[in-house]
Amino acid sequence: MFGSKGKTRQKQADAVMKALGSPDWLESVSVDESGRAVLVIVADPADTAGAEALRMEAEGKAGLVPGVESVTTVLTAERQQGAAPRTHTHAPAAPKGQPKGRSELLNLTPSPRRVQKGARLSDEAMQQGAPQRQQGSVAKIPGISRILVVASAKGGVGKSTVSVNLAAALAKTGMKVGLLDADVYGPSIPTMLGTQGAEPKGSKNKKLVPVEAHGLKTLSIGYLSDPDAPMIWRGPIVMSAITQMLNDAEWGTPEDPLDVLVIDTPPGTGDAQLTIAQKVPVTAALIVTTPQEVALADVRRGAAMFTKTAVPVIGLVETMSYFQDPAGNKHYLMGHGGGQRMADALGLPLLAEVPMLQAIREGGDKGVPAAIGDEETAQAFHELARKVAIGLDTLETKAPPEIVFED
Ligand SMILES: Nc1ncnc2c1ncn2[C@@H]1O[C@H](COP(=O)(O)OP(=O)(O)OP(=O)(O)O)[C@@H](O)[C@H]1O
Repeated sequence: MFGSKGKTRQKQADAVMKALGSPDWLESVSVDESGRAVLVIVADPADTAGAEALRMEAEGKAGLVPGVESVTTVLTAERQQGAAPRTHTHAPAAPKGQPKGRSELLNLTPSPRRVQKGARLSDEAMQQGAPQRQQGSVAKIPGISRILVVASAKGGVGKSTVSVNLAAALAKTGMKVGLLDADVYGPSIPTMLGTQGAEPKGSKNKKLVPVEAHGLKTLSIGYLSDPDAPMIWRGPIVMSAITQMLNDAEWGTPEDPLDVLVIDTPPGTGDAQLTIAQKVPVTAALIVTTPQEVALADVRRGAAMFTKTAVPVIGLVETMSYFQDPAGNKHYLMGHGGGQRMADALGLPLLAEVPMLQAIREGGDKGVPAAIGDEETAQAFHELARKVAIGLDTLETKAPPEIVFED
């Protein structure tokens, strides 16, 4: 059934299962050619701390098995129907058109959402969980299962860096991932992926074929326009460019869709952002911020815009959080805890605190995202990718959470 490589991978999967003692909570293990082990863990959704402990134990032990280069865990609340083999060398096949794998994933965010005592939420933010537009009222794009928009209230906060590295980290888990650079005012994705000058080809069906880089399918206005030609981007032009890149491109097929398309949006809450939130079938949004306090009002405005357009915000990412010196000391150059305070004030989870690292900037400049590697630099993005994947799956299976104030 398997070739010799297949046999080796099966042996490694068996070895991982053995190293973990074949516990009941381990639904399956697979190991791919690159030595990446994927562990599917069944855990009680009510016990997030317990689930986290299982995850850490499993990742620690699996990582010690010879031949295992990296470990990815998927937490699931239910055993899959007919999940027969305890180990396998391929991810379990999903029904056509369905997201891969699991039936219900753990909700790692507390529900209902709680905000700090005394925190003031805008009326719009209070609408979180009571969408005005029915989810799914914008027609889905065939060939794309889920769309995640990455937004920021201000420019230059590291939004594109998070988009690129998150997309690369999601792709590393085996998901089919696309990255659309909708930041028409300053498309930086081609530089960050090392694909400047690429020209997307046309397919037989007269569709754009996304450029492939680092395991991602990607399109950017940067590929379609002369970087030196002055262009005045107005709302309608922006939207038609984005619509074309979304709808008239071969991201995937209905039978073999992208698992997730990450869209790097322009900063702010102007027309372009609003139109994307209204006209694109967005599954969820992620907001990127820096630790500085000043941006709270802006971020609140951004969160409210998504809420108004019934786009759930799955969380905040704080980037350039701290600088770590060679001795391991953390220096909070841009203030400390701003992202957490903002997340608390908005009743949203803070999904990651990405350090300020030379390797992250250099990766962007060189066109090789830091998340591609397995070094410590990549860890923050891998952790973020895990939470985002869980957040997206949770959204598909759970009603939006309710915001409550604590007395
Ligand atoms: N965690 C980080 N560590 C070090 N440098 C970073 C980090 N995040 C971003 N940078 C650097 O900061 C600069 C701005 O980042 P980026 O282009 O991602 O921001 P942006 O919010 O997308 O900007 P724009 O509004 O122009 O689109 C880049 O030079 C990038 O390499």
